[in-house]
Order: sequence, then C-alpha cells, then structure tokens
Amino acid sequence: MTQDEMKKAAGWAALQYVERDSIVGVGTGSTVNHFIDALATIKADIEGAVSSSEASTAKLKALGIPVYDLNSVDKLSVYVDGADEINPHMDMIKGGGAALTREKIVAAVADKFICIVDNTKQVDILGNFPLPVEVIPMARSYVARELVKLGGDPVYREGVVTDNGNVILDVYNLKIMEPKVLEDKINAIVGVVTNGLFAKRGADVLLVGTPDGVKTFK
Ligand SMILES: O=C(CO)[C@H](O)[C@H](O)COP(=O)(O)O
Repeated sequence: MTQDEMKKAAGWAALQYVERDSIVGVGTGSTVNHFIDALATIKADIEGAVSSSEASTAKLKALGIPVYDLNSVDKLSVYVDGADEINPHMDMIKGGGAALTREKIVAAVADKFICIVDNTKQVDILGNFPLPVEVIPMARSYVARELVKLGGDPVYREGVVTDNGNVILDVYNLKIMEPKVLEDKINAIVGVVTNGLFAKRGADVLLVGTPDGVKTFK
C-alpha cells in the first residue's frame, strides 16, 4: 500500500464524524484533499465548510461545496486536518504546508479535532520534523536569534509567503519533551504570529491509515 493510499483511507474515514446539516472545518494538505473529495459526495447533506487556506478553499469551491467566512459562523462541530507528526498524547506538529495559523484558528472554534494521517506521522517524541513558525517579515532575524536561545536551528523557508502575508522559519533539532510549554514560549516571542505546535489544542480523534486498515485512537 502506498503512503497516498493510506492518506486516502484516513481522509475517507473522517466522513463518519461529519454531522448532517453542519458546517465543517476543513484543514490543508494532501490528506485533507482526500477528505474534501469524500466530503463532496455528501455535499447535499451539509451546509458547507470553513477553510484553513486559499488552497483548500479553491478545491472546496471547485467541487461545489459552499465556503463560509469564519466570522459568520459561531459553531463548528468538527475540524478535520492532517499533521506532520503526532505523539501518543495527541500533540501535533503542523504547518508543513505553511497554513498553521489559519489551521489553529479554525481548530480553536471546533468542538472536535479529527486528525487524519498515514502511519509515517506517528512518533513518540515530537521534533524530528522541523517545527514551522509563522513570523511577521520584519521580525525574522530577531525571532531566529530567540529560537536559537531555545535550542533550535531555525531555517528561513525561502520563497514561501503565507496566506496572511508572513514568512516561515522551520526550526530543526528540537527534541520536544514538553510541547505545551514550548508552544507558549515560542508564541511569546515578539514577532511570532504562531507556531506549529498543536498541544494546547491537540487532536480529539486520530485516524491513522495503515496497510491493515484505518486505526482509530481517542
Ligand atoms: O499542517 C499542514 C499544512 O500546513 C498539514 O496538515 C500537514 O503538513 C500534513 O500534510 P499532508 O497531509 O500533505 O501530509
């Protein structure tokens, strides 16, 4: 079974958590793209979606799913998104696709975070995947120096501008033993918009595509 087939299986499995007549929170990435394909098959039964990126918005609209502005929505029962790494406590690293800030905002509104991954994303300790940090452009060098003080090796993601007009620093060589503590510390650096640790708001349900089928963790 290929990695993409495992992503697809996880994406389609998330459909069972979508409530009838609801507005669905939709994340970003190749696994979520499979979920959007699945969602399109029940579009007559849902009201629409709130999206975490311009890329997902374009795909949702192309498939005929109405996309709402988050400010016009006061309740999302579920948010479905992928992850770059997830540990047994359901803490995640996200932002490989540079959509971390909008993802964190939509996730904050949702009652339940449904994380969909293939089995390569499961880890014991977060940090092998470089931690993305979204930064206001003029603060880039200052924030990089502060991240070095926290023990990381930040690398500017050249050529990438986020949907919010900011830049990304990918922080290498962090062994993240206390994800909530580090999430707070990095967010407290002036010039940081947010970082890709989703620990204070982790996943509620994890669907993992494996060669033996989709495994569910709660
Ligand atoms: O956080 C993300 C985008 O910012 C994605 O959820 C994460 O990068 C996983 O992507 P994929 O499903 O393509 O492996």
